[in-house]
Amino acid sequence: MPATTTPFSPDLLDPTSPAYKKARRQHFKTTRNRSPHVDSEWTPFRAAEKKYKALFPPPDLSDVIDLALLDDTRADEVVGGVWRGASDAIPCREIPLKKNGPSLRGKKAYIFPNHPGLVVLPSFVSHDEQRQLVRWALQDHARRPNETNLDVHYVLPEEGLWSRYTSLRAAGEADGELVQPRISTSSEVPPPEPPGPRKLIANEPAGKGNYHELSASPKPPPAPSPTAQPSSVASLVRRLRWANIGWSYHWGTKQYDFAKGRGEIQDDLRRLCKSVIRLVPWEELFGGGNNQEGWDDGSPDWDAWDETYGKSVGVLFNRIQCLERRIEPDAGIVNFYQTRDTLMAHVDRSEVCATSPLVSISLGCAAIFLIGGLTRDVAPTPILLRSGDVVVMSGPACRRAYHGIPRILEGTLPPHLHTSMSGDSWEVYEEYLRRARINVNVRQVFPRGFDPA
Ligand SMILES: O=C(O)CCC(=O)C(=O)O
Ligand SMILES: [Fe+2]
Repeated sequence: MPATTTPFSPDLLDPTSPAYKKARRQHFKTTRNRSPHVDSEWTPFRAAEKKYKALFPPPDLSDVIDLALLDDTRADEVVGGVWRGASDAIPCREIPLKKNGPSLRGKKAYIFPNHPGLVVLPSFVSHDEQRQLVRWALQDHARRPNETNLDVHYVLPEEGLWSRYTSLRAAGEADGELVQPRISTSSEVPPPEPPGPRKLIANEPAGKGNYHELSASPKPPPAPSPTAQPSSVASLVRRLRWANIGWSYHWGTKQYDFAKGRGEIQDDLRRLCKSVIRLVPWEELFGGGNNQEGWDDGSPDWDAWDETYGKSVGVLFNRIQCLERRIEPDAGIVNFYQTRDTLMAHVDRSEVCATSPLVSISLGCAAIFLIGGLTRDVAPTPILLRSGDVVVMSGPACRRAYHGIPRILEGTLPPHLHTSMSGDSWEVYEEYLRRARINVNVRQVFPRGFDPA
């Protein structure tokens, strides 16, 4: 669990303010005995993580690309928060979306010559859809039967943790009710969980060749923590870190556990991901002279994503019924970050399909997203992601690129997620989001034509 820290004050960005001077004194006190040589051992990715994570001095974001600055309609989001990057920090190019009908007015997409396969669609998700997704993530999705990080350790309320929290809060009793820990039935004491949202272990990249071997490998259930204490519903809400989507993920081996079956992907989320894939002009990324090595079976399939991923299921089945497996987003995770949480550099390589687009939706507070290359030795590009932004990672280079979230930017909840703009029942969501970011990360596990049976 992240340590409690003093709340972030905008004055911390002003070197003449007392808050800044106090933070500087504290910083020198705590770092006095640190070896000055540590930095030389860091990989470029690690150095970037350290830079953006630092509480003091607050990082300079002038080398962070902030696409919201190119959109006048987002001025209130930028001005309201204290953090901003620069619109020209790194080379990028706007590409036209394919069907720019009335509902798409104003929506844009950007690609990055240094990161072939990466697409950012700023503010792609409307304000209403953002609110719906936040409600869905906390209330409908982060509960049984979907697994969350808390299930293994606590006997969570039947109605779902968030629903219980909102009822207790309405009655003024949010801190009153305790949730009991699960009793460990194993004689082996599991190692303590490292701090931060995600456990990172090196796993073997999945692929068609080792799919059966990885599927058959033992996936023992995780043991409840022997040190978990009875905890209030309100405190557990802040300790929610992830909720599984679709195929069940086994954290111990970092492989999917297909034996557990596949959870449903919510319809609106599936439609949203499909609409992103349908609208991106893939030839701009992969056509012409932009060929990439490393596609499954050696043959690029991006020119079929419109059909195989983007089409609505009905149309797909009518056209090519029985000819190939339905290709859809079928797995993923909802990440819940509190403002001091980070997600270390990692590659998402448990999916058998290593090239199909991964769609990632940002909600709530803004964050710094780092994306590098195939090793941590590639210096990553920092991108400022705000609520409603969608990132797509696709193709062999980008889908297996190191990436991470070193910082959630304090004080950046956009005005459209404040209660004044969203109605009374939103208050509890606003209170949560003021110190949080939610990321909905959707993937496709199986490549076209691959039959897991
Ligand atoms: O929070 C994000 O934007 C990225 C999350 C991510 O990389 C993951 O879930 O694998
Ligand atoms: Fe990831």
